Amino acid sequence: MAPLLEVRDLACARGGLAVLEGVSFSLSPGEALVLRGPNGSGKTTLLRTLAGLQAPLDGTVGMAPETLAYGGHADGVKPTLTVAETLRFWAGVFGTSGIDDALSAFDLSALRDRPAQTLSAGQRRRLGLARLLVTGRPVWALDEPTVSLDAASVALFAAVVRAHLAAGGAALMATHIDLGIEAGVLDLASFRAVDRPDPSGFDEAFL
Ligand SMILES: Nc1ncnc2c1ncn2[C@@H]1O[C@H](COP(=O)(O)OP(=O)(O)OP(=O)(O)O)[C@@H](O)[C@H]1O
Repeated sequence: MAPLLEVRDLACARGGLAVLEGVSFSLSPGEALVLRGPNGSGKTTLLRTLAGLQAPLDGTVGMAPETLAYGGHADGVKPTLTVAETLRFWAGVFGTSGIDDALSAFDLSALRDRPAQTLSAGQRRRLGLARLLVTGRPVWALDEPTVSLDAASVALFAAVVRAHLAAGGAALMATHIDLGIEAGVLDLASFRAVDRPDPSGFDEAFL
């Protein structure tokens, strides 16, 4: 099956310094890949590069237009919009319709009329993740998606990812927890850029 995402010899920088080099992998429909590596190894940097938030230093990212949905550390939730308004807004941005599946998948139906600013951290994170379901995008690139989630919500999220994979989607996730999903592992420690300074180094404090 043709891959949805094909990354070849990618090199990425953060703060003007090379962080990763020689990163290659592909993701086909139904596949999940977990990004591992110690703090500062470049997981966020790689995801931001794939999301188009920063240009690669080198290498290629092959995917069809409108393939990737990015979920970063921030939930991207406007405090004054309700849960339903938030999802309708994102559905409009991505040109999809219908938010009920997203609400029920993340157990948000009872909270649909609550302004996001009144949600708990875990509820807000569930709303941020529910946004993925209204993007209609096949590849999800997620940075620590389970932060603030309790065990029940982690299970909801894992079920959503499993269904997404079963429907022909793919997922690339930086996570330290075991989601119980069959996934490959890409350890970024192996792709550390040669001229990268020690992350504990003094200079980096000023970047
Ligand atoms: N805004 C920034 N400006 C300069 N350097 C940065 C910036 N953000 C991150 N870095 C540096 O870039 C390198 C890669 O950071 P990145 O956030 O991609 O790592 P990570 O693997 O996601 O880490 P973590 O597990 O702690 O989230 C680190 O050395 C980090 O200190």
